[in-house]
Amino acid sequence: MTYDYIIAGAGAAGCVLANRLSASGQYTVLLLEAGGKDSSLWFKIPVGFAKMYYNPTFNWMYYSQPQKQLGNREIYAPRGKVQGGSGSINAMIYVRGQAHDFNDWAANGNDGWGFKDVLPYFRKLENHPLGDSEYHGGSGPISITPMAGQTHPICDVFLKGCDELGYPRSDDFNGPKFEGAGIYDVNTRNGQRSSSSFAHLHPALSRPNLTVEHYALVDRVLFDESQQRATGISITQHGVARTFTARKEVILCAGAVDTPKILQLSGVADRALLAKHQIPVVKHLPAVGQNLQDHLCVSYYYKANIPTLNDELSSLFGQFKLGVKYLLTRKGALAMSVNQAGGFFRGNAEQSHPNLQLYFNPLSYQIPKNNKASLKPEPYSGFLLCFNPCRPTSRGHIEIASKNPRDAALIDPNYLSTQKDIDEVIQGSRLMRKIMGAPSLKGITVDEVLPGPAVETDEQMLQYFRDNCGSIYHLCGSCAMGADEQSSVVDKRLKVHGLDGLRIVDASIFPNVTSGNTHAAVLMVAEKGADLILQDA
Ligand SMILES: Cc1cc2nc3c(=O)[nH]c(=O)nc-3n(C[C@H](O)[C@H](O)[C@H](O)COP(=O)(O)OP(=O)(O)OC[C@H]3O[C@@H](n4cnc5c(N)ncnc54)[C@H](O)[C@@H]3O)c2cc1C
Repeated sequence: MTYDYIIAGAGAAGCVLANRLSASGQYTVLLLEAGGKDSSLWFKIPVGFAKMYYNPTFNWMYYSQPQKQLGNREIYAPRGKVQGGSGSINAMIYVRGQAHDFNDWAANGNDGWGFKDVLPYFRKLENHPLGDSEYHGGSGPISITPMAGQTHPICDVFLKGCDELGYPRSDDFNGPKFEGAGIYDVNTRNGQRSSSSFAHLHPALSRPNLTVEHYALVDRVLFDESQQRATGISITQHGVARTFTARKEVILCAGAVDTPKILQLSGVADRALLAKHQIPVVKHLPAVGQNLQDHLCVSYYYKANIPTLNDELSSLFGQFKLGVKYLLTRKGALAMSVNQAGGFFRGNAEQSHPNLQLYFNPLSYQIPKNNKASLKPEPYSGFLLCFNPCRPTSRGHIEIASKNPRDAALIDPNYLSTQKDIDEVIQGSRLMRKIMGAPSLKGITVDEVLPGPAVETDEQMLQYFRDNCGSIYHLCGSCAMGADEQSSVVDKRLKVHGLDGLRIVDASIFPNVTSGNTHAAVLMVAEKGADLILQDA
């Protein structure tokens, strides 16, 4: 079968592309997804996040390689294995990042990707309740809901505490003022997840020129005899091998773990890695799988002397009340993310930009180590405060484990491997204690459950982080965009260096991780990527 465009991976980015490339009716588009459809109600209801966290049907449930700096722990790396990808199972916090994140992308040899260049795409993709303005869009497919005014009352205590310490307030992290404490926006519409699958793909499904194949595991990209042009793709579907031909382009959208894996299986990677697995070299491209980045976070747990969301969620009556409220009004805790308040702070006066992101959750839960267990609130009135450094400098890599496409890739984020990243852990830990010392927050706190008062020195705080931190699921950068073939994989038009007919459009192209949550930036990359592809059509 032949199509104009073949898209590998119906994730956050892939669904945007499928819509944009098929919209004119001029081109035939094939979208290939290893997972199934997002028909379950749990994809719609925001609280469904907890149901998908350890669900092997819809989640690849990857783990990192043992991390040296984290006591050799293997860090959980969930990834969506379903239409909508990780965007169907994520926590929906909607933050674009700081202007300098994208200006750094541009400075890496990528003209056209500075903040002023990408802002129009951020505006295009969103439907913001305030309508069109300098910073927002009022008619895009992805609906944005500010949670301000709807959050649990304990979030106001957090904001007041930050005020007492003189921290700035941000009314909109996606507006002109990024720095400060505030309430997050989420990508929901009427209390339901607004993923790129729901907002872009579902409305496009009736187009005769768009075909979607589920349970289609992409094995590799196929090339012509000259080995310079991608001509198609091979997949395995229900145990059967199939191939598809692309008249114009193959576009990889399998995400930061699986896009480099597909390239490596296809012979586009460092020649030494290919030799190790006896894969013929199509193109020696040493940066494939390198430059992997992520955000690493840790939670501090508190017992409160006032009710928190734990009280409602841990009683059947409380759950019933929340359920009824959600059904009748599409509002309340079930309509929101558990990450409600937080913000962006400077760890010390020397920082030129906010370098720490905080989350204040009106409930507390431990992530169970046993992945058969479910996420449950702690059995007391509790809340948690969590931080992650915004722009860590540790770099890791993705590498195939074998020639078999069904074997998961080896993920080595090489967490906490630079002094800057270690320093920021200490800054973040101190910031948590400082904020919790604000009179308002002290007034509602019975005690710090974890790490607890015995953890006091920098060394102890760092050790607590090493023993307890986890990914906040923002893997990116493993096929970075840049001008240089040695250190990057795609050019500023997202074309794989030195090959025709092959692009990458997903989180793997980030030259550097953004300062906030990554989903918004992935959607922007997909909108801009679609424009670039159509310009070159
Ligand atoms: C649990 C969780 C919580 C998160 N919370 C937030 C949040 O609150 N806010 C935020 O901004 N970001 C969040 N993120 C991150 C965000 O969702 C991702 O950055 C974003 O979805 C990445 O988009 P992508 O298109 O690069 O990859 P994905 O969305 O992961 O899509 C990749 C797709 O490719 C498919 N695929 C992979 N391999 C193959 C193959 N070989 N053949 C065919 N298909 C394949 C996958 O099944 C998937 O559908 C979270 C992520 C997770 C996992």
